[in-house]
Amino acid sequence: MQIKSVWDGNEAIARFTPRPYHTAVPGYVYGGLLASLIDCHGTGTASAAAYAVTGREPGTAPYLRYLTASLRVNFLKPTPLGPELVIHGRVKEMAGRKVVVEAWIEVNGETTVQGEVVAVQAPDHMIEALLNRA
Ligand SMILES: CCCCCCCCCCCCCC(=O)SCCNC(=O)CCNC(=O)[C@H](O)C(C)(C)COP(=O)(O)OP(=O)(O)OC[C@H]1O[C@@H](n2cnc3c(N)ncnc32)[C@H](O)[C@@H]1OP(=O)(O)O
Repeated sequence: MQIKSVWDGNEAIARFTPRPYHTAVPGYVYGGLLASLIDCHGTGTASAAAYAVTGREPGTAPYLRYLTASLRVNFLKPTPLGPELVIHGRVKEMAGRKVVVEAWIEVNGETTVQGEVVAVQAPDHMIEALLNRA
């Protein structure tokens, strides 16, 4: 998705403006894209929170990256295509290798999508694969 999740010490925020090819019903954003935004931002939030609790600078080695174990998405209202989407992520629970993140999407100040991501710390061989990707 190429989104940038920014951690403010309490929650993470990302912004994304869907393109016309992200349409399902004309005028509205495709739900699969919205689920992907919750997924990507949820795992990014887990990573940022893990760096924060260990007092480390985000993105530094040894890398703290997360895989999606579970993804739940509720589409509360249709999401209009055109305006920028603001994706929020907040840690609900953190224990061992697992982080549960609640995430939601706002458009024009209204929440249209709400979700939850169970993220589990990625094993070393997958972190290597991420680092070595072209
Ligand atoms: C600085 C910021 C940078 C950000 C960069 C971002 C990079 C982007 C990276 C791109 C990423 C983008 C995202 C993608 O696209 S990731 C791609 C899609 N995801 C996958 O392919 C994951 C496939 N699954 C697995 O590899 C394993 O099953 C995992 C690793 C997930 C867990 O198997 P593992 O054997 O290793 O762990 P464990 O069994 O010891 O469990 C550990 C804990 O987790 C809990 N649990 C497990 N499964 C579930 C479940 N389904 N629901 C609820 N909870 C679950 C479990 O109860 C336990 O909790 P607790 O009992 O201890 O409380």
